[in-house]
Amino acid sequence: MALYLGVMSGTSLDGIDIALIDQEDTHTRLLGTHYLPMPADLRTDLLALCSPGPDELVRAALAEQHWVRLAAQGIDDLLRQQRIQPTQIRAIGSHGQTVRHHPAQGVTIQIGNAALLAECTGISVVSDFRRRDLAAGGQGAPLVPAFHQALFADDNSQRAILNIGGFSNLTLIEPGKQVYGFDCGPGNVLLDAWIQHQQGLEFDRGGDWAASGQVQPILLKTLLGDPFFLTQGPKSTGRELFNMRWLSQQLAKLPAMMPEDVQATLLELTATSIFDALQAAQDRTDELLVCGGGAHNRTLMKRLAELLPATRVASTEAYGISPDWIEAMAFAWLAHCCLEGIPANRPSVTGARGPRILGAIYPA
Ligand SMILES: Nc1ncnc2c1ncn2[C@@H]1O[C@H](COP(=O)(O)OP(=O)(O)OP(=O)(O)O)[C@@H](O)[C@H]1O
Ligand SMILES: CC(=O)N[C@H]1[C@@H]2OC[C@@H](O2)[C@@H](O)[C@@H]1O[C@H](C)C(=O)O
Repeated sequence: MALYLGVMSGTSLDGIDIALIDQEDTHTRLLGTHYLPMPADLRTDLLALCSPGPDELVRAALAEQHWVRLAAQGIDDLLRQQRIQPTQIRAIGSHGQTVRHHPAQGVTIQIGNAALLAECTGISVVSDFRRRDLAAGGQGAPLVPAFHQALFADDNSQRAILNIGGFSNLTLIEPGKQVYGFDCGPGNVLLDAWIQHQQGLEFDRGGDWAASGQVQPILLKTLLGDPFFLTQGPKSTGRELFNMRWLSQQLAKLPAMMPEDVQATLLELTATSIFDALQAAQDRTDELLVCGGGAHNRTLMKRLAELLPATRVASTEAYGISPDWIEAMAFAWLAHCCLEGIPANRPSVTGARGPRILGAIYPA
């Protein structure tokens, strides 16, 4: 029995996910989970750090302290609930919070003060997972495809695993072939931004607001005209590209539209960009396994199923793993790979020069 914790704070900034796993050889078992909603003041501070501003270094250092104290409290709560001592945990894999991602410039920044997390928890921490891949010429993202493959590879089926978080990324797993994957565009980030801007709501539950509007083909065509969608992988993206400013610029090119029609079109953008990327990457998809918060968006799931009539489209829940915990589990697994000296990037995915052991270790 080897216990690890994974801590994931994704691009949606909705909260921190913590997963407790038992890694036995190549088998990963989820033992417990804990979710910490992001406090509004921390969310504001982290979001502000995602674009240029004054005194960024000190603001980042202060924000990451706040983030670590919250994560450490969550870890303590989870371990108490599971009646497990910190000394029983081999390591925490902590993704931290991405505040910038410019792979073409060799820059990706995840804040999350691993030294302080080790100090607060008394547990070894592995963090800084992306920069070694970037140093080797890769995108530094997505990293989860190797874990998707470990969880879901099937000898008899051509599968694709789709994460719909703030951004969406695909992993293609075909029997006898190298795993392939890439970011395919905005997942929930624009849907969240638009409903926040229009209605002050955090997200469009079930995609109900989007379902009340009409897709506007001219807007969809304009949005899909962004060069990101036309580029083949390896590729990764983030808030640097797809954000409220980008959306406002696209909307400004066109006549005014009803807000619900914009939301409907943004949902169609998410679905279509995934569909197009999947069609280009896989000749046949038997099963599409969906994870991330977008798996709860009924309207989006229905649309994906309509676009892919020959594919079984289902949440990973149907395969025994809740869609909400796969990324946190992945970072626990990545900590295991680091400690065991197992390369965890996939050059076929990130474009790195070769396999690399990912992460930096902060001993307990
Ligand atoms: N019931 C629901 N209906 C519609 N959307 C939902 C629902 N539940 C969650 N979401 C969406 O999922 C998002 C959170 O997804 P998730 O936690 O996978 O993102 P993340 O981990 O921050 O992203 P990333 O994978 O990009 O790092 C929310 O912001 C929301 O848009
Ligand atoms: C730089 C960064 O944080 N990228 C995230 C983001 O969220 C989804 C997508 O964009 C993916 O590329 C990645 O996260 C997951 C965990 C990954 O690395 O696989």
